[in-house]
Amino acid sequence: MGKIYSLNPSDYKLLEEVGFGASATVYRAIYLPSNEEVAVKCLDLDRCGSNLDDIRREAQTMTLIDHPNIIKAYCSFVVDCNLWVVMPFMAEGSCLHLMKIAYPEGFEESAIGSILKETLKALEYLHRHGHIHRDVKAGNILMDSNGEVKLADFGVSACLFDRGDRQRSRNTFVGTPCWMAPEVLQPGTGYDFKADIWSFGITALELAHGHAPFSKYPPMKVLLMTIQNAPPGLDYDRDKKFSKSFKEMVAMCLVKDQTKRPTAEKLLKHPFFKNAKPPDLSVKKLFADLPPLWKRVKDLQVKDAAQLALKKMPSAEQEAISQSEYQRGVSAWNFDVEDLKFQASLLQEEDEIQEIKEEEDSVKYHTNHKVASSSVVKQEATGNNSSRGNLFGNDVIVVESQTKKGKVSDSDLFETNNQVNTGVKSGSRADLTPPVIEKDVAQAKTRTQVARARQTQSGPLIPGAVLSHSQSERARNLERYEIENQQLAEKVQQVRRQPSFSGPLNLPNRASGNSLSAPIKSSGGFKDSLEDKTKTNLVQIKGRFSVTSENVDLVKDIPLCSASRRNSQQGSPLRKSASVGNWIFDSKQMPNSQPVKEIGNSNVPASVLMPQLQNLFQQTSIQQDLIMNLLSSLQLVEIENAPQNGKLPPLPRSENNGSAELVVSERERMLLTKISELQARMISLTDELTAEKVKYTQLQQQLHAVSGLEDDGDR
Ligand SMILES: Nc1ncnc2c1ncn2[C@@H]1O[C@H](COP(=O)(O)OP(=O)(O)OP(=O)(O)O)[C@@H](O)[C@H]1O
Repeated sequence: MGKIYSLNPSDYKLLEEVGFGASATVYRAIYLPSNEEVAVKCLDLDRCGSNLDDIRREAQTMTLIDHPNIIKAYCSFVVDCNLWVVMPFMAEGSCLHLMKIAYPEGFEESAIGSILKETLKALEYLHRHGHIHRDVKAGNILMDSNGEVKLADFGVSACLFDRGDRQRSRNTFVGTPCWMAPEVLQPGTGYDFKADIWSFGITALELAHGHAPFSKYPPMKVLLMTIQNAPPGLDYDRDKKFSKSFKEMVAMCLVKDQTKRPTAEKLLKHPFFKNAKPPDLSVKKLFADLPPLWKRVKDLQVKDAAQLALKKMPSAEQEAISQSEYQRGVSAWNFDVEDLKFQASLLQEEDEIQEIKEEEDSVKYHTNHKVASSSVVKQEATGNNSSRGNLFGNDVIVVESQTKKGKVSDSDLFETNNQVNTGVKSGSRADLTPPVIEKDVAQAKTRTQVARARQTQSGPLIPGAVLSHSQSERARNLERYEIENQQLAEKVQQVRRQPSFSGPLNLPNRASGNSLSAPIKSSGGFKDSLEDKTKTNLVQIKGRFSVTSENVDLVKDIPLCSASRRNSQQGSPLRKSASVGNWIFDSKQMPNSQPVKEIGNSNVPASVLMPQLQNLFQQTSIQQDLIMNLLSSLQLVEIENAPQNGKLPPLPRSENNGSAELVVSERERMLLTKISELQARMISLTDELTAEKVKYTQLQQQLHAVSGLEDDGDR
């Protein structure tokens, strides 16, 4: 039978702040009846909004959990508008804090092995009991001064313990994007406890490098990179200092196919963990000579405040406007992945890297620590796709594909408070709070307000999300949203304006800005797709033809021969190479068009298809003109070379008849060769013309079909 802790807040003396999460502030405290050091996590219920159920569950779960590597809650109760969760005090704080303070490049392998092994034991226990933690990361791995390691924070996992059915595969997720498994980021695919194994693998990388992979990127990009890129891992060159078995273990966790990831139980049998040292040998030494936890936390807060002040400078704010929502405003997303893919594909990587560099010093700290990044975000349910509720912290992301919860009303809040409050004298919530606590809570509130103020720099990307901002804040956000939309629209326009040619001779480019589908490249990143369009004017290659994108109209407007002449004199865009083919021509004003195949496969309205088909028509007729011109030029050449009036051109005079005959036959042979060459070219051009005619007819049929559909629609 465990020790009983009082539910009376006056029995707890709150001391220094030792942690600050998205939804809570954690204090070192003394449990006065036994003079015991404990930690009290004060969850701000105001900040939690409709997430109250989760909080209650977190507290409940924490009291039920019984494992040496999982933080257990001694008890929990409501004080004022906070939920207090009393738990063991972990004197060395989280791995994240420790890295930030003393190990920015990450820990050494032996310490990592021990920390991860203890964490994995915790996961094995949770999974065995049907729970998914869903927020495994260095910030949630706590250490005690004896080297003990415990997994904390059930703010997210708690919501699994609802509805009695203990769903093992879900379609909603709240978490931190860098650590989120690809299947979690793709709404509707469903995921299970293997998502924790992915996060565990990411945590391994985080402990090895001092930061999670992709942590310098904006969350939206992290999301895309996680889905599209090859899984991150320990590099064989860069990470030479790490053992093969560590690298192998990480690679096993970071497999995109969740079914191929090992279970926690199986992973524990990996040689990397078999050889792991006991934590008191490898972990304990990590904090030798470091100041006490609260001092470290304070230092970090000072640094954070300085960064915040920097950010508040007008110029910085100005700079932040356009990209801030992109880069940090992910407090409450209920997003459309396709839409994000499209938006992200418009981001120029160089710009991003520049901005990321600027942000890295100031924001990464916030992002990783979530210090002062908290904010209240009340997301209202919209239609069937009601939001999951609120989320906190700029690095937290929500993916949802199914309606799970409705709004939580004030009455719910009160009711739940009462439920949690069992054991607390009724009607005395405020009275129970001793002055020292009020002071602390007031401090916590001040922080909350600061955090809220910060929220003005972030916000939803999707208009459906509603923030609990003041009216003016909302107006500002709306304005910002509009500006951004406008910028986005301009970017889209720009990309759309990039010439991209299709039509019969085109090599379709999937990443084309004109593509009706999301212009995403499989793994090469976005830069390539943009570069592809800008770096070269070459838009078509087929057979002997290469078409550039500066002025295709020239082909139509300038008679071929004169054009070729001019070209040879002035280096005009229309160039003729050694053979009749190899024409390179331009097409600045060429309207955009869509590869027929893509159009055919896309489910797009006729209003979009029509201009595309018209463009194709135009291009086809240009190409027909070109072929006709070539044919006529061939005919001209033939006429020039042909015997005049049915006679061969006069032969050079020669006194020697024998040699004259030789010259004649030589000339005949040359003419015959020339004729057969021309005939061959005629045949190939006729073939091309026929092929073009077939395509033309097909297009005509398609156009008729589309206009027929449109007419039907109009009627
Ligand atoms: N029992 C404890 N002993 C010492 N420090 C703790 C304890 N619990 C939490 N902390 C510190 O407080 C920080 C925030 O705690 P916690 O992660 O539980 O808050 P949260 O709001 O749920 O965080 P998150 O933003 O990850 O959801 C931790 O990262 C850790 O540094």
